[in-house]
Amino acid sequence: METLRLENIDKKFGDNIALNNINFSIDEGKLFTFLGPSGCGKTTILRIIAGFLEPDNGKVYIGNKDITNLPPESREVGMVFQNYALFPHLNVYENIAYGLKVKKLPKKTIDEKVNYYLKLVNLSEYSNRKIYELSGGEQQRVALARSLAIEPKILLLDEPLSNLDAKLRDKMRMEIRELQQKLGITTIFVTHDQGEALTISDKIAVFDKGICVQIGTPREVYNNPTNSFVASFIGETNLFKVNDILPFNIPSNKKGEFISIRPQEIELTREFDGDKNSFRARIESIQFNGISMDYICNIDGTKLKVTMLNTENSGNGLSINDEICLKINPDSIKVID
Ligand SMILES: Nc1ncnc2c1ncn2[C@@H]1O[C@H](COP(=O)(O)OP(=O)(O)OP(=O)(O)O)[C@@H](O)[C@H]1O
Repeated sequence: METLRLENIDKKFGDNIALNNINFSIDEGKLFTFLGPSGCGKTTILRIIAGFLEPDNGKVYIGNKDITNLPPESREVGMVFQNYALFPHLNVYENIAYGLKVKKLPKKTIDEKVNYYLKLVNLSEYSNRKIYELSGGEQQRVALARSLAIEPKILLLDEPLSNLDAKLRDKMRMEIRELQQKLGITTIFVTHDQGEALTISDKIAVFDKGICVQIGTPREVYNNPTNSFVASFIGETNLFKVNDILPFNIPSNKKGEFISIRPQEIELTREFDGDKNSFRARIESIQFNGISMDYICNIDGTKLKVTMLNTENSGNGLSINDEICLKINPDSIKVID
């Protein structure tokens, strides 16, 4: 069942088109990610859903209810901001209780709910702490608990992990996903980090300059990007124009302007095996990435990146300028717009 639906949403700031005809719906209990580069309009859509900003055109529905003109406090939407926006003069307990007090709930109910959500985010011992006495990850959990405590129908998370270091980001990302699934709360998660989007989402909406260019599961957007923007934004790819002179044959059953081949789809071997999909190449550069190795290879002037998992024996002894063989399976050659 769909919980949230946006229909034909447009938003301009002066002459700047921030959002151009945005349409999508989110099924109940799913985690939906907005992915796109800085300035593509992600936060603007969240603000329209939360009611902090009015669209120029279009409608926002929760279930069958048109909420386009409702004030934020009547929308049953909770939002965690990029900088958390916690109240510095209130302690952890009071921060989480804030929205419940605004709703004028009885003191006992507030106490029960605050303690429940404190426990849920593992901060029961911290209820009297001041916000400045908390680490970034702990502040993040308070912000999450504060939004969840009002028991919204939709939870909006605006780049909630951007202030955290890499390790904590991974941990918090897992925690958010587990919590979201446990509570079954319909959630929008905004990020410009493609890796984050691929790991956490049920579905991803990819945005480019105010336009929603693709919606799909992580696997769909990765394996079948609709265009060159999605192909190069999500994961790495070797991108060519169809008109480029290329050593390999382009599948003739699909039309498009670009060719995309993922670096891990290309097989690198030492010996040329004479297969029609194999090409003699030279290694131009090698990069060690820990879990994998990248090889920039040159087939008669066509450069391709090849990625191989860094196992005990892979790539042993390969050096720059080595003559090697690249095998490109025709199925891995995607023709896109
Ligand atoms: N209040 C405003 N007044 C004028 N222009 C705005 C306003 N808010 C956003 N914009 C512009 O609208 C566009 C979309 O901004 P938005 O904040 O939605 O992008 P974003 O994808 O969330 O970016 P980021 O990842 O950097 O947060 C940008 O060009 C931005 O400069």
